[in-house]
Amino acid sequence: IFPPELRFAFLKFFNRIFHLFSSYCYFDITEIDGVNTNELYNAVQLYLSSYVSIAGNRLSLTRAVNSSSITFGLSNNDSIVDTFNNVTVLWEHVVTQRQTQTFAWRPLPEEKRGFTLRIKKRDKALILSSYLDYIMERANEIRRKNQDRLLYTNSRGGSLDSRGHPWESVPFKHPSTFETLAMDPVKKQQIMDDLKDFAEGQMFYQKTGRAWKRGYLLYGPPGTGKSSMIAAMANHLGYDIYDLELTEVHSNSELRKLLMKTSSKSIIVIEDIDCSINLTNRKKNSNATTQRSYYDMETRPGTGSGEESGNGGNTITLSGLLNFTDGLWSCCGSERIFVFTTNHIDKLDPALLRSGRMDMHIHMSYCDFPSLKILLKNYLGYEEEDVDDDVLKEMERVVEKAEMTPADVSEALIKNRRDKDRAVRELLEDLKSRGDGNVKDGKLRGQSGNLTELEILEEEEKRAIDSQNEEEDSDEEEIEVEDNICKD
Ligand SMILES: Nc1ncnc2c1ncn2[C@@H]1O[C@H](COP(=O)(O)OP(=O)(O)OP(=O)(O)O)[C@@H](O)[C@H]1O
Ligand SMILES: [Mg+2]
Repeated sequence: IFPPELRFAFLKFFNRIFHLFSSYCYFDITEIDGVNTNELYNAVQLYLSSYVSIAGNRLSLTRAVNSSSITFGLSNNDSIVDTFNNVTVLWEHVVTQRQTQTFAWRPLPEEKRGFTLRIKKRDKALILSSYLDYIMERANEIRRKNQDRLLYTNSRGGSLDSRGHPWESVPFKHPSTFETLAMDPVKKQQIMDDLKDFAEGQMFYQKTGRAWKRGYLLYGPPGTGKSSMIAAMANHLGYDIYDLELTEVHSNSELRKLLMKTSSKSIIVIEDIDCSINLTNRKKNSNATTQRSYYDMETRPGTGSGEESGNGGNTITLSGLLNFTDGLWSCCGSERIFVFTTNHIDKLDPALLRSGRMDMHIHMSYCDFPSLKILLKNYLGYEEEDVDDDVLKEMERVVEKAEMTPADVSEALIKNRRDKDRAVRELLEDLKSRGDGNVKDGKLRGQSGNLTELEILEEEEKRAIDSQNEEEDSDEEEIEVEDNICKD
């Protein structure tokens, strides 16, 4: 009999009266808040999962593909009591069907999920200040402790999933650690210290007014452990990895969106940066931007997306990439590590190398003697004293000349791992023959010229940085040519 408006008004009124006299207040924590995923929802879910397993009567169990752990969760529309500082609260998991699929720019999940927290009004102050912080902290702890590290990729090519994520994730299970990583122990320690300082450096970054992020450039021949190093970093710090496939990113603004959707405490990786980004596209449709070098675009962040207006935004530029790593957007969120890898540092654009951009340049080189010892220990379980002294000396003499990568050495050791003596013997032979071959070919630059390989690489790096300064003075045309991170 009543018109719907009136009915609605009545309901609202009674609701108000009810809440006025009720001694409880309620907080809704919905899974999706507008378009963004609500971090608190995930935290509550994780927090309750750690403890619901003991207290709940009806639970939902989930196990993600490839994951090693089972997660407990509150069943739909079930509730559970929790106590915090002698205050009792009630959590309810509310799941409702989404009624109509209203027009949205992306499909929303069919179910609307959320937690409702019920607390006594008089406890409100306590809960809001400390309980929620406590939950966030516990959730992070749990995530880091018993959940697998996640490896994210953007292989979907820019499309979003139903929860609005451009990233797809799988549990990250790479077993590489700093202990198993074969490289110069001194350098290794330096890197570990650097990572430690970074992870504990919140105050420092705050004080110095720097964004809390750090960049590493790993360079060296294939098979020298660049990818293994990244895995070791992630395992060491307990961070997730975002493996950014640049070829799947179509524009600078898409790149920015991807960045915005990464979480704190993560490593953002671009592998083989010299190959994965080819900025020649930009030259093709550069009508709109011909007269602009990336240097001026870079200094004017507002124009960073200028090239997208060109044609449907099908380009990603060096300036976009640089903005990604250290423009204003790079510090949405915090505690991020950027790692770029390349096989050819000399092919990189100087703008990427100049100081302050990538904080640490790490050269991963051919297997040297300390690395060899680590590999012997990894694969054969041999300590130094387990190997015959003469053999060891001989290995030390030839290993650098052989220019074998740790991957080559690993392969040789795996092949004969059942017969350890034979493994060592064959490895030595292999090292010797390769060493002799290299010397004969005059391949070893240390002998033909006066520089060792490392010095040459350092030279190259220095030259690349120097040349940037000259380029800044040169005319537009030259910069256009340089506007390609993958110089041929
Ligand atoms: N420094 C190292 N310490 C231990 N193992 C190594 C090392 N380098 C290479 N390996 C072994 O060789 C394999 C290949 O190494 P990895 O993928 O890390 O090389 P990469 O430098 O990333 O090569 P690419 O440049 O081709 O990507 C790994 O599975 C690892 O077992
Ligand atoms: Mg690799």
